[in-house]
Amino acid sequence: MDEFSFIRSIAPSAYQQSSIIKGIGDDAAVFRPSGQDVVTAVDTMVDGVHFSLETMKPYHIGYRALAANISDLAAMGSVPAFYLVSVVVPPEWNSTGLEELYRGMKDLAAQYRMDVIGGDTVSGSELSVSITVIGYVDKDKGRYRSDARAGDVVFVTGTLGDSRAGLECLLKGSTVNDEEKTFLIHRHQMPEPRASFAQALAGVERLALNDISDGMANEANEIAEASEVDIHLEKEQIPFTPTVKEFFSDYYDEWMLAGGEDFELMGTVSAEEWPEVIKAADRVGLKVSKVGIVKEKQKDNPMVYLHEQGTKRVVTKTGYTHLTKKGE
Ligand SMILES: Nc1ncnc2c1ncn2[C@@H]1O[C@H](COP(=O)(O)OP(=O)(O)O)[C@@H](O)[C@H]1O
Ligand SMILES: Cc1ncc(C[n+]2csc(CCOP(=O)(O)OP(=O)(O)O)c2C)c(N)n1
Ligand SMILES: [Mg+2]
Ligand SMILES: [Mg+2]
Ligand SMILES: [Mg+2]
Repeated sequence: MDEFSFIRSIAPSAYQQSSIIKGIGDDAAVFRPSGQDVVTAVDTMVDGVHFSLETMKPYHIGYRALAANISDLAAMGSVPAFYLVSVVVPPEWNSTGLEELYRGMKDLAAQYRMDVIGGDTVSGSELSVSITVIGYVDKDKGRYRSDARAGDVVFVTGTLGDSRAGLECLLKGSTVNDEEKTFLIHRHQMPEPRASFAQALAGVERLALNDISDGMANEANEIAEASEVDIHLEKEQIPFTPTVKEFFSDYYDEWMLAGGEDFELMGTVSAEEWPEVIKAADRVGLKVSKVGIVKEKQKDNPMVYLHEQGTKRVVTKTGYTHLTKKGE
């Protein structure tokens, strides 16, 4: 299949979003938002960095690349609407692989009534998938990292460290029993972005939100920096999956804080509105845990601390940092 027949094969025959005016097939797509704010983000997945042949099938690569992007839309409080896909395809990839990759995206997109409205197909040496997403949020209702205030409750959804444990099972194998292993691998390959929870929070007046792509240590620091506050986390309150602690006892606390790729949401909200967050989580059947509090900044720089049985340590940005070279 050549480039043009491939594009024809993925172009939707009908679009879900009523704001679409021109989809795939012209120089660019056109849509007309109706008075809401438009939210957009792009994230890229590259062979050897975000996945390898041992960790992902083509279906998962597509699914996960879109999930990571929807997660960013959720972290802004927005409703997903469109996506555009740019793929670099190595010569050894056959059309079945590419079809599978698109099927992964399509299955997830269908859950959110998202339309693919454009992209680019290029041959190159390494598989790379870059997805741009577009969503809508009510005017001035975007959820920013800069909206944390002293006195806020810090919360996270779901459990942390599962994706990293799933990656470990895929790369090194483990003695985890089959059922639990399948769960952890699923969490790595097909994460569920928390978009419906983010939407269920629409009634909350003020909320800082960030999604956990690089690990809570990193995301907490991003909120602290953007809001110029200190964040105090309680180690005992951070939610994890018991199997991860049981089978990876030497690593589970590091993975909880810095494993990344769980695509859960982390946020802060006033103590008064915290019950609203619990109710929203209940409505969508998601677990939400209070993991700490926000305080006034005590030093020149905003800080994140982890408290554990009376001890307190500084939590630095430990996420996955690109562009660093050996020795830096
Ligand atoms: N190469 C780039 N050019 C322009 N903006 C970028 C680039 N890389 C990252 N950004 C911007 O920097 C901010 C942080 O990006 P990133 O750390 O990737 O966020 P996230 O972890 O939520 O995906 C975002 O506003 C993103 O759009
Ligand atoms: C084969 C393989 N090795 C390592 C990882 C771990 N990993 C790769 S990128 C990343 C962090 C998130 O990626 P990034 O590109 O920083 O996403 P963003 O913060 O832009 O959302 C992690 C934990 C992986 N998923 N697969
Ligand atoms: Mg990014
Ligand atoms: Mg993000
Ligand atoms: Mg990152």
